[in-house]
Parts: sequence; structure tokens; C-alpha cells
Amino acid sequence: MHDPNANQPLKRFLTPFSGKAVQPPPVWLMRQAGRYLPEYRKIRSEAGTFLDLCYSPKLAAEVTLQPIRRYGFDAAILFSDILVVPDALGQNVRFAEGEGPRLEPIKSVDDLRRLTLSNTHYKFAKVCETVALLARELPRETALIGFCGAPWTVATYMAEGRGSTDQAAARSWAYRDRQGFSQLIDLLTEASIVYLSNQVEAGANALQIFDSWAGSLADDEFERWVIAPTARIVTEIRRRHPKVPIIGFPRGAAASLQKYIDGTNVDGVSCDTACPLSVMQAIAKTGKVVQGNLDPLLLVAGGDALDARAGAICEAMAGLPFVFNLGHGIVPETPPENVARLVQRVREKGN
Ligand SMILES: Cc1c2[nH]c(c1CCC(=O)O)Cc1[nH]c(c(CCC(=O)O)c1C)Cc1[nH]c(c(CCC(=O)O)c1C)Cc1[nH]c(c(C)c1CCC(=O)O)C2
Repeated sequence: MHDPNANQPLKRFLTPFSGKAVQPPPVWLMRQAGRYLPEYRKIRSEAGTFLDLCYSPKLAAEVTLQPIRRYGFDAAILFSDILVVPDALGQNVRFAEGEGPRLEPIKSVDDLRRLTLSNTHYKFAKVCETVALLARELPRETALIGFCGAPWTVATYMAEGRGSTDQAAARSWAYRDRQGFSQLIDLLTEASIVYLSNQVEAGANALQIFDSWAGSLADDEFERWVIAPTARIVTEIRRRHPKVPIIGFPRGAAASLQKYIDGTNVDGVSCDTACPLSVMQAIAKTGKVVQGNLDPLLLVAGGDALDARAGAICEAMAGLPFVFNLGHGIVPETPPENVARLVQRVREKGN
């Protein structure tokens, strides 16, 4: 007999990607696994270094599942990091306790010789073991999101050797030596295609490309280093895996968002906190999925202000293809009970 629901995806997170709104909207939060959770801190303290945790499939799967058990999010995001790619390529990467990432900087084409795509196999395979474990262990209704950093954002950490406020090392290299910097971007683009394809083959249902520093570029540079490599990744992944939705997160680039969507052909975008709701509505009305933009610091503050803004976002996006999320990652100071309150609010208000 004909089943009218036969084509309905079982995972609510995936429904907006077929152009349909879901009420209440699916919800997950960037950095939903992390230091704000005591059960994460426990495993983190037993795992060795942060990268050891990323390459330990059982532990990485466990910390991915922790926020799903607590809050029943509609999607889980693979526990890993965008800096796994430079690490796997052969750059020296470490996470200094309380200070963030430290890398041996790559400053010129000469330094690029230290990196090769053939190095990546073993470490990418470890991450994909985590994906495969999760595909087995997650509830059937929970989607699994794989991810990578966009080439531009990853290159900023590789060139600077650490996080920075202005991405000066990468921006300067790109002006000084376009050819050489292109080689770095091309290498990252190729590595990201392999890495994301492997994640889909291991069981990821959707992908997100994090371009956290997209907002620091002049518009011609934005086209060259953000749009062009992302477009190539999207084209290649879609050729291999046409059904897997790809979300882009060009943080800080609200003014160029439509250009980003047109140029990359992503299925959806994640919007940061500064992106106006009117811009999010306009994009969602074109049928692209929009995700975001609640301020992570409002999730720290909690209370009525949190309820009011979460409600306003849900109202503005009602009837449109929308996924509830933050404008950036959860910060470690976040009280876990505020996350529970938010999820409850979205599920009531969005109904
Ligand atoms: C720029 C960036 C990085 N990593 C990531 C980005 C893009 C998103 C963004 O803009 O935040 C992405 C990321 N990092 C992590 C995830 C896992 C999945 C999830 O979101 O739950 C994801 C998707 C875990 C992590 N990645 C990191 C932690 C904390 C480290 C720890 O537990 O010791 C976690 C849980 C470390 C990390 N990793 C990175 C930095 C700058 C830091 C240090 C800052 C910090 O400590 O919060 C690079």
C-alpha cells in the first residue's frame, strides 16, 4: 500500500533541507560537547591531550553522545576539531592547556614541503572510526553532522601558528605571494574533500564547513579564498554524495551572505549573532536552510532574556526552513541547566 510518509525523513533535522519548515524547529548547538559539561571534563582529564581525545574513537564517540543523552538534540556533531586536518597533513599541532591551539607556523611555499596528503590516511581513518561508532549508537531520530574547517580559516591558524584577532599572517601571505598561498589553499581544499567524503562514507548524514574567520577579508579576497575553495568542496562532495546536505558557516560575513550562497551552492548557512533576523528570513524564503543566531553569552545569562530572544528567533523563522542554533559555540562558563531551559523553550515556543 502507498505510505504517505514513506518519503518523510525519519530524522527531523533533515526535513528543512527538502525545503519544508518543521515546527518546532530542529535544534542543536555548536560546541554542544565541551567543557561546560562535567561529564566531558571527566573524560577529557583521563584522555591525555585534546588531540588524543580526537583520535580515540570510543572516547570521542562518548563525548559526542553526552549532550544527546542530556538534551535530546535533533543532531549530534562529530567530536573532533578543524585543526585535525593540518595535524594529519604533518604540521606540528598542540593545544596548550588554557591557551588554545599552537602550531609550528607555515609561512612560505618552502614550509609547505613538510605537508602531504598521503600523510592523512591514518588520522582521518581514526576520526571515521568515531563516525562509524556514532552511526551505530545514535538514536534513529538523531542526525549525525560531520565537519571540517574551511580552507581559509584553517590556513589562518596554520600561518599564524595560533588563533589571532586579525588573521594578519595569512592575509599578508596572500598579498605577498598569491601563488604560494594558493598552493596552501589548494592542499587544504583537496584534504577537506577527502576528509568529508570519508566522513559521509562512514555514516555522516550532513556536513558543516566552519569558516570562522571569513569576516576578515576584503570582498575580492573573500571571493578568492572563501567562496572559490568552498565551491570546489561543495561541487566535489555533491558529485560523490548528492543527497547529503552541506551547511556553510561564513562567520562575520552577513553582508556577503547571499554572494556566498550563490557562489558556493551550499544547502544551508549558519548565521552568527550579528546577522540581522531580516537577512535570515530573506535567505530562508529562497528555500535555503538557515541556522543560528542566538548569542552564546545569552545562554550564559539565562533567565527571561534568554526565553524572550529564543522566542523571537523562533517566531521570525516560523514557517521557513530553519534549524535553531547559536551564532557561535557554547562557552565553557555556560550553566548546563540553561541549555535544558533553551531546548524546552524552543520546543514549546516553536510549536
Ligand atoms: C576555530 C575552530 C576550532 N575548532 C572548531 C572551530 C570552528 C568553530 C569556531 O569558530 O569555534 C570546531 C570545533 N571544535 C570542537 C568541535 C566539536 C564538536 C562540537 O561542536 O561539539 C568543533 C565542531 C571541539 C573543541 N575544540 C576545542 C575544544 C576545547 C579544548 C579542550 O577541551 O581542552 C573543544 C571541545 C579547542 C579549540 N579548537 C579551536 C580553538 C580555537 C580551540 C581553543 C579554544 C577553546 O579552548 O575553546 C579551533
